[in-house]
Amino acid sequence: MLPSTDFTTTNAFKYLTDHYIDLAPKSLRELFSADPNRFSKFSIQFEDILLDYSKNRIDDETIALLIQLAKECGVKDAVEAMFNGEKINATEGREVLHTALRNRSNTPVLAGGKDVMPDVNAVLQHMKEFSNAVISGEWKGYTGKPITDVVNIGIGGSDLGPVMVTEALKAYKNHLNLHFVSNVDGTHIAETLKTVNPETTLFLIASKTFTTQETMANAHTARNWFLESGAVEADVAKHFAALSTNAEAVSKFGIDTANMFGFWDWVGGRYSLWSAIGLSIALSIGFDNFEELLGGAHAMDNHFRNTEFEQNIPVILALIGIWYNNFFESETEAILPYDQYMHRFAAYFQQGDMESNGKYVDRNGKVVDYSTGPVIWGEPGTNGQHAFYQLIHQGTKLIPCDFIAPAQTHNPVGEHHTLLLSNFFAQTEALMNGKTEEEVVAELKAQGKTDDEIKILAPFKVFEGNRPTNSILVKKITPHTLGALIAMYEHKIFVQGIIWNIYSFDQWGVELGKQLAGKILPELRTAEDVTTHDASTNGLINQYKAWR
Ligand SMILES: O=P(O)(O)OC[C@H]1O[C@H](O)[C@H](O)[C@@H](O)[C@@H]1O
Repeated sequence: MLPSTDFTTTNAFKYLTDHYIDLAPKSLRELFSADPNRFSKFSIQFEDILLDYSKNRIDDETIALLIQLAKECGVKDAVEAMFNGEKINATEGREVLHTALRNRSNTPVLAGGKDVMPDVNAVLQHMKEFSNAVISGEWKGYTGKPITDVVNIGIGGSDLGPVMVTEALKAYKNHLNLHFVSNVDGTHIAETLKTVNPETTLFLIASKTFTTQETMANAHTARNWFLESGAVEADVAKHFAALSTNAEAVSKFGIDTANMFGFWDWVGGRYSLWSAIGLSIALSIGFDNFEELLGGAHAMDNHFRNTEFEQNIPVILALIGIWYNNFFESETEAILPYDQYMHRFAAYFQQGDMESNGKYVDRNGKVVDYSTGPVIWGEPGTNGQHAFYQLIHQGTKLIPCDFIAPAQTHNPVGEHHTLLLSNFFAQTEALMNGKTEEEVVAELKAQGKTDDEIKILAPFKVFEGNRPTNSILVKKITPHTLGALIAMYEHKIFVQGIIWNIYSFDQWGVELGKQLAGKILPELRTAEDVTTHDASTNGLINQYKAWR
């Protein structure tokens, strides 16, 4: 199974600890002037993706030692274990095979001794036929009209991926209007239902388990709304489809299993956009483009599986993240796409990364004494520049950032894209070089400030710089490239989880809140004061009862 080395006991970790003491005082400015080959050395191009990681606080030795760390931690074997369908999600007793969902080579992938590819292909074929029928208008609603609106009802992994991808690929969108309802807050479904017509709306109930409270509540509300519009039970089949692993619960809900698109327990929720959960994507951009997305991810899978660590984009990204997380003690990472279409990309990887690697117990069941998964956050540039970049530039925290931008835009409006990209290039340069006191003084002098004024103002205008970034420049955000970018981050998260010796594919940490909400719910249904909780929870519940 997976190796379970405590990475802090490896030789590489020991060497990295010493190396950190030498390297940390060096500035990126110094590192660049000491090595004219930094860009060619510390950049990797794969297809239409260029990763420049030269603006990181690393040198040749750092990378060599980090790669040694990956080797000592058995990353290579772990990668094979995942692709070969070993049950690496040990706490749930499951394989981790989202890579099989996009295995365009069609070579057999075994789970429990059985090739999963025939089932994967059968669901893809069903998705193709269904999405083609809905898009072409051949699929009709209960009054004979074609579908105009698709409402995906799901949450977490059954929402974030489809939302992110349909937004990121909006340039490829057809005439169907896509809506996503996730929150159990009635406002979400109510506001959505106000905008759609029951005769022409298709609901996709997206839930791996088909038991998630939020999704079931929204699905029932949608079904009641549909039936109240004059439709009858038999019409549900024309307007409701289910994306799930749980056929029994789907038919109990009243959805014909002919309208069910299945997947399997070896697909983690946050890795499921490649499965039937991606049906809203196929409906939005057409099945051919959905296949292109799968193809891009498959190409990245092959790169990840077959490339030496030195040239392996996900491995390098993972190791750099570990360098900051465990040596520089940085706590967060920002993902900053300079592409408005990618505005949900960071939100998507909040679940992808934090639900995967937010763990304090290692694979031996022991509490770790080192830091694991970072806090992930971010917004598109340039909006972020006018909001939180102040802290990245002049705050007291080290925040490694990934800057992502396409060279070509889908919307060549005037000079907009050139303006956008000038900011993309400027920010990483500014974060690296900063602005010295001498530069500030010279600038203020040139503006005609007096010596006294300069003395007062100068400290506030100095930028320390030395703030690390990755630049990920892509040719264009196409379905293929987006697929590759998503898979790139998935594999980065995987490598980090292996090195931190944690289980990246379970999510027990979300259970306690669900359990307690289940206990509190019946208490909220009565009028009596509660006394069964701590003073704070009792006080809050009782005030809620007084005000509602
Ligand atoms: O797809 P579902 O079974 O409805 O699950 C939806 C989501 O809820 C769970 O609580 C998990 O935290 C997520 O990983 C999952 O994606």
